[in-house]
Amino acid sequence: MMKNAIEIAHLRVVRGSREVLPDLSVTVPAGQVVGLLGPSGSGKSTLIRAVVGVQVVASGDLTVLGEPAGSPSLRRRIGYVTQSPSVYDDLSVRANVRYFASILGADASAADDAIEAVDLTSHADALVGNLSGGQRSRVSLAAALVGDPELLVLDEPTVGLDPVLRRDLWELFNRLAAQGRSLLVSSHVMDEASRCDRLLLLREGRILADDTLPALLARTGTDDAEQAFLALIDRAAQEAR
Ligand SMILES: Nc1ncnc2c1ncn2[C@@H]1O[C@H](COP(=O)(O)OP(=O)(O)OP(=O)(O)O)[C@@H](O)[C@H]1O
Repeated sequence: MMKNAIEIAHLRVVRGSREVLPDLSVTVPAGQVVGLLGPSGSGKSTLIRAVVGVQVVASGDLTVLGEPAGSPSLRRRIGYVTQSPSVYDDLSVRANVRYFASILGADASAADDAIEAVDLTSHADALVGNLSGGQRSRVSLAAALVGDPELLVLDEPTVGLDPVLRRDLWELFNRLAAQGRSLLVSSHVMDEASRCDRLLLLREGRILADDTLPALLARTGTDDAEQAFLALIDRAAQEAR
């Protein structure tokens, strides 16, 4: 297995007139769940878009699964779930996931397995348009899982989900990593940090920390990720003075 799923050096992204990522360098190890945490507008989606190759970048090097980000050969190796569900409202859950399976050359049983993995088997025949927001985002996740990707890139997959479903999804992410897959999962909910093998704390387009949660807590003398994040911001402000 390769050591790093993602390697980024001096990534610069400008959106409109805003320099969203001024100069970002980071490595995401393979086979782990890496949490990309940061407040709204910190650049999480922009970084994720750059990794999956749908963001115009001004400069920098991005290597994903050993290939330049955006390479056509990466399409089948990466499962990407955006913040807004990208499935068809007028099709059932099963028809949606089977459709994505057929595009990826996977069979119907892979679709059923993916639906089971996101705990939607009991809704497999329901039209996606009739599902709740959380259920719809799980259909998108099933569609991303169906091709058995090596890397899953998930933009805020647990937004709007109740605590039980959030826990179940994080257990699924941890299981997928245990099977050797790599996951980059963004969230603005700091308590999801405890579910991640590693954390990237992003603020205003810059990496504030790249560490495990225990190391981060030890380094900042805090009890949870939110406090650690605030301590790091205070420390950076003091250093800037
Ligand atoms: N199309 C765009 N044109 C100009 N600026 C943009 C565009 N899209 C995003 N931005 C800006 O880029 C910055 C980072 O946005 P991004 O969506 O990456 O943040 P985020 O951390 O994912 O936030 P959220 O958690 O709210 O989704 C924000 O300041 C945003 O206003």
